[in-house]
Amino acid sequence: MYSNTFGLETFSIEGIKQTEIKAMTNQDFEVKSLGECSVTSPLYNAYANTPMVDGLFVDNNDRILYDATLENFQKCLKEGIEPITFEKAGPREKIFFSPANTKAAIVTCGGLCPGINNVIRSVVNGLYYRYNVKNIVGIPYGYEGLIPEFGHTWVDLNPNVVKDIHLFGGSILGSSRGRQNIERMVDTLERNNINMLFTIGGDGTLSGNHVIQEEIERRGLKIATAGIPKTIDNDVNFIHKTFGFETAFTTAAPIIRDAHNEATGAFNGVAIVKLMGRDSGFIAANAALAMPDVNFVLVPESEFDLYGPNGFLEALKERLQVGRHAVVVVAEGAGQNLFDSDDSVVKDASGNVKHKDIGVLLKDTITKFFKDQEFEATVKYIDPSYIIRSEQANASDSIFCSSLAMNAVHGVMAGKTDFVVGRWNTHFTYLPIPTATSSRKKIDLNGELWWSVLENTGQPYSMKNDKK
Ligand SMILES: Nc1ncnc2c1ncn2[C@@H]1O[C@H](COP(=O)(O)OP(=O)(O)O)[C@@H](O)[C@H]1O
Ligand SMILES: O=P(O)(O)OC[C@H]1O[C@](O)(COP(=O)(O)O)[C@@H](O)[C@@H]1O
Ligand SMILES: [Mg+2]
Repeated sequence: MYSNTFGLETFSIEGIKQTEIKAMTNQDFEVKSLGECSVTSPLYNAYANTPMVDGLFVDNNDRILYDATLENFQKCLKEGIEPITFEKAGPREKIFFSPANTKAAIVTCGGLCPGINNVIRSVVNGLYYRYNVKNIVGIPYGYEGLIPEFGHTWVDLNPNVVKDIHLFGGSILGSSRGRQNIERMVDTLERNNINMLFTIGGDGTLSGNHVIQEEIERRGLKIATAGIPKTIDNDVNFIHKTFGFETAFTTAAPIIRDAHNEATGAFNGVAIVKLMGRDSGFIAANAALAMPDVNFVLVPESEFDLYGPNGFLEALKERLQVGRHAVVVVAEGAGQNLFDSDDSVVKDASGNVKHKDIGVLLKDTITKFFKDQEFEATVKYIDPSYIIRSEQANASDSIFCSSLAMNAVHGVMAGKTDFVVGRWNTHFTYLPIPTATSSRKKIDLNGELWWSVLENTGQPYSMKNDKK
């Protein structure tokens, strides 16, 4: 449709690197639809006699700019090309599904994350109260729940069942990792007359959603699938933040404060905190900014050397000589280049690489480095592990979860499918899943987020001896 890739050079938005957008067009951001919407939304009837009805509904042509800078807009105008935009989320006046004949299913997959229960609650309440969809089931233990042999019993969901679940972390439905047979999952959806499937998960879950949708389409079924972006790692592309991420780094912040107390409590005290973040260091970077006592943030995006004049150990020693204590925050995926390359790669059931323990490596290496030099130092190591993701959602994430869920409900009711709800430039959006999962979101080392980290920590831009 549009041929432009203009104005979309590599640049960063809040630390997000988006080089791949250069090759994309607005076609890549078009959300699929099951067909014509001919049913008047119950929301229209609810607000028809109020002034709100004029501004409530979103048109399918309403779009959100990817790059909202005036500079980009002017460039596009000058060149006569269409800027990249995302579909705006929200209620449609005409919908695809007739509420009375509609059955919905909800599944939660992958690692746990704060806010999953808030999302389940809001999807159920949104369907039930806003759209009069009363037939809702919960599929237990992720995609396993769609394979009968696992024997997981489905749960009937209604507002009474979900009324208190936002008070707890985890997922009332449970979760799982591991690939399941696509045809068999779609057989299950078909056999149970499911019209809409809400998948709550990260990049893996969304990829699963997409292949399920392809099979649905191949069979000519009218089943809508919507993803709601869950992951503490915040690594889903074209989405400003995933739910649970904020609670995770907020939970990590007081742990860093405690680490700082430990570090200052000893002469040349070093406290290391390892935080989750498989391939993206957003949790480590944001937790360190939230508790700015941190002297080094080590993330997967930035390789570093341990030894040598520009390596991490020399920088740490220098810091101790000046400040007599140091706090190091390391993301679990950082420094993987420091392990022997002949070691076998371990993967989880979903195929995600399980990284080697950089926290323990740092603790042991730092301890030995200073001992060998007879440089007095004390090293304390803290690994909060799952604690940062098993919390209940904080207030901000709770609001975010409800809005993501409601927008997923609006989209699905309007027959949109194979999409994930996003947030961009302060608007909720609908993105085609293949585009959102085309690559992982990572910190842009030349962007604003990483610059803030460097400014706050005082760590060098590079801790590589070969800085090329
Ligand atoms: N390409 C894929 N096709 C089908 N299922 C997938 C695909 N990628 C991941 N999945 C499944 O999605 C589920 C969640 O994926 P996982 O990577 O564990 O978590 P997350 O969704 O949080 O990234 C798992 O059951 C996994 O096997
Ligand atoms: O032990 P598990 O369940 O594999 O979880 C560990 C991983 O889960 C995460 O929290 C992210 O999981 P998801 O990809 O499922 O969101 C990572 O930070 C971490 O590597
Ligand atoms: Mg993932």
